[in-house]
Formats: sequence, structure tokens, C-alpha cells
Amino acid sequence: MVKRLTLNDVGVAYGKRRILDGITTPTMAGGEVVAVIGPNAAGKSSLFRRIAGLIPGTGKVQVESTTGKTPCYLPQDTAVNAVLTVYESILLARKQGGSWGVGDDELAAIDEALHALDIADLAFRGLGELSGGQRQLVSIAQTLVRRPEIMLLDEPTSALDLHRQFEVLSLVGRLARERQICVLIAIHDLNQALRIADKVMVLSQGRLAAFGAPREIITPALLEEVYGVVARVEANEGETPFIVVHGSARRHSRGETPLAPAQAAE
Ligand SMILES: Nc1ncnc2c1ncn2[C@@H]1O[C@H](COP(=O)(O)OP(=O)(O)OP(=O)(O)O)[C@@H](O)[C@H]1O
Repeated sequence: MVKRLTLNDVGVAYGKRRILDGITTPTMAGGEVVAVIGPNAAGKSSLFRRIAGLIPGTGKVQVESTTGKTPCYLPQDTAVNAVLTVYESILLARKQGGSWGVGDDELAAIDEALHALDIADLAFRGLGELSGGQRQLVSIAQTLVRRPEIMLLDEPTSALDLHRQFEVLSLVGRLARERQICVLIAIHDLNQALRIADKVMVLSQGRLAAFGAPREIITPALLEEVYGVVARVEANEGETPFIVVHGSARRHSRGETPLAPAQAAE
């Protein structure tokens, strides 16, 4: 099954305010995890919404998928419908845009998602009584149960403890390989990005600052330029490199875009 995503001169504007411009990437394929990194307000969520078709914009988002499924977006802030149980909410996610009736394969998919994320014990709890981290795990289950081919995860582990972060990111990497899903994951923890990502996409000031293998892209020079920090990247042989931040190189990092106002919205 073919699953590929390519961005060609992609841009986003909110009204007259241009947020992203000229985002062009190599083709991202099924089985790959791409970490989308960059400072606050760099445009990561906006890019995901644009890829998912939730907001309009310029350029071309090229999705190649033999089943015709659209990319599946897990937002950063997931709304909570307190009336539903965890199980019901995952069932609804599975049925989104689908037919009436629930087949055995669909029940099996819900079971699988609950167990994969180790939240089967929460199945009949109300969403409104969950902790922030538990809700985040349920949101990930709601995404997985849809069997996506291209998955856009917006800071999916921001509310999780260290162990859960490790487990969930490992699961995402495993599923990407096993099911040949193309995963884009916005993440602020660059050490985790170094651990799980096959490629890194760096957004800064509304532009693509870099794209490539994490070890080649995440360098002290990039960290200073994009995040405004003085840092070193330590790499012991055979181990994942890790970043140690020593200090600040300037007062602010370069997330907010100074792009010219959009013309199209006049
Ligand atoms: N619906 C909206 N209307 C107007 N401006 C918006 C809207 N959503 C986001 N923005 C603006 O777009 C810019 C990029 O926001 P976005 O959420 O895409 O950044 P981000 O990289 O995901 O940030 P963070 O790391 O803080 O989550 C910000 O300046 C933000 O204020």
C-alpha cells in the first residue's frame, strides 16, 4: 500500500497575517517518523491543520494513498465531552465518517488500541474524570483506532510522565514501521526527537529552516540559530545523541514569523 506525503510551496495565513510560507519538503513515506520541531508559534500546528485539510492555504499538499484516506490529525488540545466513556469515545472515533453498525473487526480495533496504550482499565470511566495525561492517551487511542495511513500528532506526549512518554513514542515508532504509517509528530523534547525520528523538519519564523536526518540537522549551530540557546550535542558511539543546554544566546527564540502580510486575503 502506497502512503506518501510531499509538501510543495505550502503556506498558511490567518486573515492578512501570513504564518507559513514556501514550505517544500522531500517526499515522506510510510514507515517514517518525521519530528516537526521549532519554537513556540513557529507554525507547527498550523502546518498540521493545513495538511489535514482543516484550513485553506497556498501551495500543494500532495497525499498519495492507495485507499484514499485523508491524513488523521491529533490536535494539541483535545476537547472533552464529559458525557462519554473512554470506550464510547474511541468507538465514535472509529466510526467517524463511516457506515452504520459495528463489526467485529471494529470492536477488535478498539480492544487493540486500549491495550496498546495500556488504558483498558479506563474503558468505562467518563472522559470528564480523567487526568490530563490519561485524556492524552485516550486521544492517541482515538487516532490509532482509525488505522491512519498518514498520522499528524501534535505534541501527543506533552502531558505524560517520563515512562508513558517513552512507551507512547516507542509505540508510535513501532506502529509506523509495522503498518507503514507516515507519522509527523510535533514535539518540543528534542532528545525524544533524536531518539525516535527518522527525519526532522525544522520550522522557524514561518519557514522551513532544515529537513533531514536528526544527527545531521540537530547541531549546536541550529539550536542557537533557531532556539537561541547555547547547547552541545553529545554522541557516544552506538548511542542516541543527546542535547545539553548551557544557556541563552539571546532573549527570545525565533518562533514568531516576520513574514509579509498575505496578499490573497485582501
Ligand atoms: N486560528 C488562528 N487565528 C489566528 N492566528 C492563529 C490561529 N492559530 C494560530 N495562530 C497564530 O499562528 C502562529 C503559529 O501558531 P501555531 O499554533 O501554528 O504554532 P506552533 O508552532 O504549533 O506553536 P506551539 O509550539 O506554541 O504550539 C502564532 O502566531 C499563532 O498566534
